[in-house]
Amino acid sequence: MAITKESIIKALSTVQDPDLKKDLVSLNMIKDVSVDGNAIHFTVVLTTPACPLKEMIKTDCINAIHKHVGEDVQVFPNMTSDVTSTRNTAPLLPNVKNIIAIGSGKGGVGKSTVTANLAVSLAQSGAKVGLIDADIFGPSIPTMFNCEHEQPEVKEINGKNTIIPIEQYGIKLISIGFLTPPDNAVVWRGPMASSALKQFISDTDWGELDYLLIDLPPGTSDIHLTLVQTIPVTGSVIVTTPQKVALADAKKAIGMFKQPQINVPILGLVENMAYFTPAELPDNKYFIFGEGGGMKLSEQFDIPFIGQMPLVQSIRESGDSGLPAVMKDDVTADAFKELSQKLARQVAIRNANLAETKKVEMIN
Ligand SMILES: Nc1ncnc2c1ncn2[C@@H]1O[C@H](COP(=O)(O)OP(=O)(O)OP(=O)(O)O)[C@@H](O)[C@H]1O
Repeated sequence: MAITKESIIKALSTVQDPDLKKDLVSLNMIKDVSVDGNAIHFTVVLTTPACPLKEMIKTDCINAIHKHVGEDVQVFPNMTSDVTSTRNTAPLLPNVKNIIAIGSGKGGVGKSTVTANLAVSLAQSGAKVGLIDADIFGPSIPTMFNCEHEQPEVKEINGKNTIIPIEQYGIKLISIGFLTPPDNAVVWRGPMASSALKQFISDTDWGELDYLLIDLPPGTSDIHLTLVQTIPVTGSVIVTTPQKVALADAKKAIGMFKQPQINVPILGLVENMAYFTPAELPDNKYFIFGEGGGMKLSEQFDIPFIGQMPLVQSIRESGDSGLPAVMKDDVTADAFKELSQKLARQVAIRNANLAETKKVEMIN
């Protein structure tokens, strides 16, 4: 009996996306079905190129076709992606699909390190990524990307002076560090810092992006309020160490995003410097800053626990040398890659279940 497109679609409608809990056909993830004799071709459009379930979904599709269409057919799924978005009402950055703010509470917990590695890892997966260093008083992104001496061009686009972001490792970057001499401290009042962030959002040529990451300053400040009042933020990520003082500050950051007037979904919690493993004793874990605090916090606030990064000398060295750890070929790189996949997955789940975040109108 001839194989029909209908029989293929029917077979694929038995395959579920485990995160979105619906079948691939209802989710509109199946395209370009074709049959050529005994060979079946179709495209599966995933919600992110960093999809950790890619291989599993591919195998499920092949098995479903063999089960429902025929055991002897050849199946050629073409796995692609189109990052989802809920952003459709904002006049600013219409071509940026997701805006993700990374905050911490306490300083020095590794928020910029995590952000830099997430950005590189998402870009390595094939996503279009931008990064705003919103830590106006302590920018570290230029160092972490080895481009401290770069200066962004300003071009007139549609009659408006527009900043052209610096591109490094495939990521578009902007930081106050590109606009001030490296050794000069930025001594500004809050409104000037807020105005710089607004320019980074609205006067910068971001083009088309799947993910725009925002590395926030520590704490809960003017900058945080400016961000949520300037643009609807898709979601946030909280970075903490397991230390008591860091967890206490992380709680405040969580409280800020959860405030009813702000209401930015929290996509995940990352526990950084979770434990130390010496190179000469790879099976030993020393919980220098305490154990289990990140997991407990995520359970307490019902936030997905998306990663536990060890304290590793090479992560610090990578940050200082401007080559993010995820660009190396080792277990630390794998851990950051897994973290980025978990984040991308949470963005897709959030987009499937929640409406666009509302821009905050006014908080005094
Ligand atoms: N997992 C890790 N292992 C080893 N060193 C790390 C790790 N994470 C971060 N570091 C190092 O800790 C220091 C602080 O990290 P980072 O600048 O990313 O923190 P931060 O939270 O962004 O700080 P702040 O917001 O106060 O500027 C850096 O020297 C960085 O290289």
